[in-house]
Amino acid sequence: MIRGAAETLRAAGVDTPEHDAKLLMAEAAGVELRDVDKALLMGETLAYDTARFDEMVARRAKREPLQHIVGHAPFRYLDLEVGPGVFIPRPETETVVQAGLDWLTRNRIATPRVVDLCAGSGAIGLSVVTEVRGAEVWAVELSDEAYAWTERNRELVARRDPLAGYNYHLERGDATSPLTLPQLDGTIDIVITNPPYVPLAAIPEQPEARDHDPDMALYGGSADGALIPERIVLRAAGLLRAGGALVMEHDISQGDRLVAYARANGFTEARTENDWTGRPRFLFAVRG
Ligand SMILES: C[S@@+](CC[C@H](N)C(=O)[O-])C[C@H]1O[C@@H](n2cnc3c(N)ncnc32)[C@H](O)[C@@H]1O
Repeated sequence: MIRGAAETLRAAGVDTPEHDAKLLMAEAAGVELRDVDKALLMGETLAYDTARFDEMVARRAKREPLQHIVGHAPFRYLDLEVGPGVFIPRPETETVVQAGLDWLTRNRIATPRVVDLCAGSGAIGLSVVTEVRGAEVWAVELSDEAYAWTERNRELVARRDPLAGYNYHLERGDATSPLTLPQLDGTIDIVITNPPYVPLAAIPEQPEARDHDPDMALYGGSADGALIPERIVLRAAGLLRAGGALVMEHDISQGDRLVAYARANGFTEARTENDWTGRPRFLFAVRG
């Protein structure tokens, strides 16, 4: 059954057909992925909902994102609800969060004040508020549809971790505007952000991103995609206290430009850092 589904997915151009088929089987059987692996290894058959499995495989073969089909996506220690209207959190953003947490640790900031501009599912801010006890996080999202998902994930986290829910403040608004969270100006220890940054002409080839991630989450507002990231640099400069840090994900083509822009707009120690595959993927800068 899994082998047949994997063949269907491979023929449809899915990158990871075996993995996706096993994950959909886990979902249809109501078990964990490791239980599917174990059953395969032992030659055992799992009881599962065949109609549901077939329907999910057919949707995946039409290149609907796996995360939309199952309704959730892993991010660091969280399992976030996702669906149409919200950006699916990516593994590279986990590295961006880690860089922010490492900076907080190195600087012995135990109860940081943190801002997540462009929150989407809430991946960045909800990770920080659950991983750093006592952190206070403000998150901003502009899209109504995405905001509904952020709010949903905030509620899920708050149910399990009331302190984290209490310390996470969600705002609907334009993260590039000085009128958003003006009361925080000059008081924030770190801004960690993954804004839209895709160059306008660089339409993603994968149908999962091209057809299902919202345009507002992808495109950076100019031919080179750096317009919104630059505006985020300016807003971060306003929010941060002297010595506070900005960590911002960007496209591999934007490193030098954003470092220069940060240096010209109030930041020192600006540099580009790599993701785990060695590609230049985020700006790190300290407010002068
Ligand atoms: C690349 S997604 C990142 C989402 C999430 N932070 C993550 O890493 O998975 C960018 C998000 O920014 C939102 N957005 C775009 N422009 C914005 C703006 N001017 N102000 C606030 N949010 C914005 C989009 O709706 C989208 O949810």
